[in-house]
Amino acid sequence: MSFGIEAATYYVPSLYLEIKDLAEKRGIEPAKLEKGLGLHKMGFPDVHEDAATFAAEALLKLIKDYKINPKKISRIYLGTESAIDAAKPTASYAMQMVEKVLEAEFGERCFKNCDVVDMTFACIGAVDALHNSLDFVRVNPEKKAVVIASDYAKYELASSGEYTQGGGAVALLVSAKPDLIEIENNWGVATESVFDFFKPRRHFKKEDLKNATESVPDKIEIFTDEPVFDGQYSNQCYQDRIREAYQHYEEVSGKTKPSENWKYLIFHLPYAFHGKRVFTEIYSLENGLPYSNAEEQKAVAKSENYIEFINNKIEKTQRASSEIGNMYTASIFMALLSGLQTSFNENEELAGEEIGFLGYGSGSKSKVFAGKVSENWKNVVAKWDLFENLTNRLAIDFDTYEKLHRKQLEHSVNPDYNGFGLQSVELENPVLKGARYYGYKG
Ligand SMILES: CC(C)(COP(=O)([O-])OP(=O)([O-])OC[C@H]1O[C@@H](n2cnc3c(N)ncnc32)[C@H](O)[C@@H]1OP(=O)([O-])[O-])[C@@H](O)C(=O)NCCC(=O)NCCSC(=O)C[C@@](C)(O)CC(=O)[O-]
Repeated sequence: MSFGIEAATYYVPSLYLEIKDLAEKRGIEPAKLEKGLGLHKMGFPDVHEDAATFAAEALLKLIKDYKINPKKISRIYLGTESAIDAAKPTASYAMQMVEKVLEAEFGERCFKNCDVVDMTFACIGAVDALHNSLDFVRVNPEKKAVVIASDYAKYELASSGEYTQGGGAVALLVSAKPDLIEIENNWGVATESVFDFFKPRRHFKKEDLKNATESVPDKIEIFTDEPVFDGQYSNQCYQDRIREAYQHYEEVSGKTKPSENWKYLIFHLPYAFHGKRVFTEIYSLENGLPYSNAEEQKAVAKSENYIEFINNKIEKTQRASSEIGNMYTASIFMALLSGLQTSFNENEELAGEEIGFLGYGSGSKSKVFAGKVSENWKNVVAKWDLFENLTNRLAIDFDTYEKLHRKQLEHSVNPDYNGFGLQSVELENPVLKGARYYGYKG
């Protein structure tokens, strides 16, 4: 019996900012962002969008496009690091939004017996959800699970992370009928606790707060959606963890030089060119090339053989990232969609090809695993129209972007949007303070 991904889909935020507009306003050479990091556009959520609406959009699209009976979904595991609540899972908001839309066809509470939860480990939370859900269907082959990766990658304005923002969601149907890709049960894992990128409770004193009333305690702790991070250190942690997980994958699978057999290498992409920049180390180790200083590392990156390796195995998987930016947990799955969609558009046959995955989450952990493209893969990909849909987003100017980022806008930039949207947040009723209410415009 084989297990893996039966169907997949995605949702990207409805707005975007041209990266060259950001570069110009911040005094950065556009070529650094476009040619150095591979960035073109940055997906950005409208006022009514957040990680819960992204997840709901992807879940509803998965159910509709692949004609899934929602009552047959045994679990919905959501990987996210942009949770909208520290106790009530974002998955429960997404599930409820979708339930309401499906009510006419499937009756009230179609997810009544569905196991719903969030999983958080920075960008690797959705890989953990997939790993876990594969184990679940292996034990229960008659059941189906949905994995959703949903995030809004937000950094402080004018910080060095600002140009790596983005967002969106990918939803996967996991089952014993892997029409898209069969995932083998060998997992290379590497974990080390580090502070490369994290979202701690930020500490404030009462006197730091404007208009603080009597009832505000002297010291408060709040979560913000902007991380504390050290960019170059995070690159190093990523490189170290994927090397360790890759070596562990070789041990557990008994394979040597697995990347040689992989048609595509699918990375967690914080920005489009990250995978190809960091894989030079593993490539050098595999090919016996010197790699002990910056000069040797540059020589590997610029070598004809490595450039050919990238062009064959990585370039197509980067294309969607260049148009969206970092999607945190969803980035690795969007890289998969990007590679498969490009092959589909170019009439390339992938059935039977092996694909390798290199996931990373700050904090830090990497998982390396592999899968085989199924005979039916084209039927799944035929529903995506990924690159066409990316051209249907609305461009925003820099001023609007800054206002959205600072949460200074009350109304949606696109008031005619279709789909899920935040309608209100309860601010008065003490037993519901902070509750978020969503609606759907069909
Ligand atoms: C991503 C960084 C670190 C980039 O940091 P940076 O300092 O802006 O850029 P850089 O110096 O690392 O790279 C710039 C590249 O552009 C090139 N360049 C320069 N000028 C030009 C030019 N004129 N024409 C052409 N190319 C040019 C330059 O040569 C270089 O390429 P290289 O040669 O090294 O390959 C920063 O934006 C950042 O800190 N971002 C946020 C954190 C991050 O994304 N870290 C990535 C690894 S950690 C991770 O992936 C996890 C994460 C972040 O997703 C979170 C999670 O797990 O939840």
